[in-house]
Amino acid sequence: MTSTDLANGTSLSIPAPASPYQGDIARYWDGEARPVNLRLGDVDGLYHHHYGVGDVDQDALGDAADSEYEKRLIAELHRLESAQTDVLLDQLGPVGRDDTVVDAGCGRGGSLVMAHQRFGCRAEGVTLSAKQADFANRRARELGMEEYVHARVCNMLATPFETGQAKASWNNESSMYVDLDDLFAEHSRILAPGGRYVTITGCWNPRYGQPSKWVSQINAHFECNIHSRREYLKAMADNRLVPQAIVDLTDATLPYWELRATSSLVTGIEEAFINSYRDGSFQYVLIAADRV
Ligand SMILES: C[S@@+](CC[C@H](N)C(=O)[O-])C[C@H]1O[C@@H](n2cnc3c(N)ncnc32)[C@H](O)[C@@H]1O
Ligand SMILES: CC(C)=CCC/C(C)=C/COP(=O)(O)OP(=O)(O)O
Ligand SMILES: [Mg+2]
Repeated sequence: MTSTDLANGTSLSIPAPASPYQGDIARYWDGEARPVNLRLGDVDGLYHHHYGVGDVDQDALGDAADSEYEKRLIAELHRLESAQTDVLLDQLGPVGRDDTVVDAGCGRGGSLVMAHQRFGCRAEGVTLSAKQADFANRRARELGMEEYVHARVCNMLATPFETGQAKASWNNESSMYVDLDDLFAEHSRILAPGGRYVTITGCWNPRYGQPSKWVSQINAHFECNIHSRREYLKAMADNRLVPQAIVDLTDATLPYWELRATSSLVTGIEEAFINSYRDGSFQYVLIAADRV
């Protein structure tokens, strides 16, 4: 156990990282404060660490010469990121008020809040970052949702949830930080039989041959390890997760990236996403699977 100081002046005991790599990832997200994430979250208080899907609303963007254009562009990028969460939640199946859902790698908790708003359910998140868990729990308190929405510092490969406790669980752009066999073994354990697992992820395309230079650049940028589409399907099959829907969202996410590349909030990774999606070496996919 180590301790970390929280924004409210208290101190929180957090488990030691399971590996040196997880320690690096915890530090990475503890130190993350990119305007492209905070400025977008400030639009309506939902803070995401994932990308967007859907067509850009050109009418909402309006005239690029207008002094308010950048503000509207930020709102539009944020709308597309929240639309991505809606696409994921659409696949969770019937979730009731008494159910628990689990967000593995919950970031600042935007998806947890949206899940509770949609289903009225309990939404439990895990992240390696104490700063992110603190942020998510503070937002939950501000929204009066603390009874239902909760984030904790915890390795998604070894969670405290009971066997069969979750009606649904997901990874939203967080599965590239872990071994997929270990990950799906844990989801399979915590999901109730008949429960639903969903991931939205970037994966390299086996038809390209090997990870392209753009995929390698994304890995280096985020200190992650992007898996291939084939690895997802194999690891699910090995862990009682039977795919019910596989949706290629690559075309749906490109407008987000093309718009983001024109904004003042660029981070330098836009070209790698755009080029790898265009050359077919990288795909943005949703996979929804039943726990059988
Ligand atoms: C790109 S962010 C995605 C956050 C969130 N799913 C969202 O859509 O906003 C990746 C998240 O995965 C978490 N993560 C990475 N490895 C993890 C692990 N082994 N256990 C728990 N969380 C992990 C990070 O702490 C971070 O919150
Ligand atoms: C699809 C893939 C491969 C995702 C990698 C994981 C990741 C870092 C997602 C976005 O986080 P973020 O919202 O913090 O990133 P950014 O600052 O670029 O918006
Ligand atoms: Mg972002």
